[in-house]
Amino acid sequence: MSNEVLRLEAVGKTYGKNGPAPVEVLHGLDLTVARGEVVALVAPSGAGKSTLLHIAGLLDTPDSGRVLLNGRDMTGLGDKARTQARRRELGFVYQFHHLLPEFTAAENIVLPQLANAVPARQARLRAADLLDRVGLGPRADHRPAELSGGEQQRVAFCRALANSPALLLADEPTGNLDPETSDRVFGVLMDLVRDTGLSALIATHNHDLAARMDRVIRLDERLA
Ligand SMILES: Nc1ncnc2c1ncn2[C@@H]1O[C@H](COP(=O)(O)OP(=O)(O)OP(=O)(O)O)[C@@H](O)[C@H]1O
Repeated sequence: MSNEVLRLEAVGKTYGKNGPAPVEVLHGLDLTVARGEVVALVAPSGAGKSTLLHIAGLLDTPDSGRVLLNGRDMTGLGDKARTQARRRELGFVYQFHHLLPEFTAAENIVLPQLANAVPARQARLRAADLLDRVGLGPRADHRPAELSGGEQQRVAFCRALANSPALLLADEPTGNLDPETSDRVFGVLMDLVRDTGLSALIATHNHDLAARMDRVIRLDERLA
């Protein structure tokens, strides 16, 4: 198994390439995340952070260069294979939780596992274990609207980890919380990532949070 969970090689991306006003966002970008490594991605607004996360998350394709996940070249894979790789190998956390409002916290963590053909009983046990780890065991049967912002985000972390991904991709995972809650909830995320030996690429504007990760990558004119 490759020691690198993610490798971006000379990745380039230009929006509106054939139109009147092309926007070159990424140019010859190289980036790696090693197994068990937690990498901060710090970028000024508009530098291409979301574009990079979409490419790393197999939600978008680069115009040039290669994307390797667990040593496997994802460039040129069809939609079906990409979706499968995304479901099995990647976990996503966004600034807003995007939990399904009509389902409980536990059900929100069970559903992505059922989509991966995990037996229901096993999926429920996994959800209960993850909720315990983030201190939300007693809130398993509550719907998102019955939880605080920080609690909703903790459930979203559990959902991202439900299928034991190789890599967590997070875009401002505590960005919608007040500074004190953000700090605390980010600590919960880091504990969860460390306890499970997960690798992560976490975009943040917060330099204090970035400093708590193993390595900081700055996406600016020098890199992009
Ligand atoms: N579909 C698109 N068509 C044209 N330009 C785009 C498109 N998507 C993004 N861009 C441009 O590409 C650049 C990078 O966008 P991106 O969303 O990756 O930035 P970002 O670093 O995530 O910014 P922010 O932190 O503000 O969300 C921006 O200048 C943006 O306007």
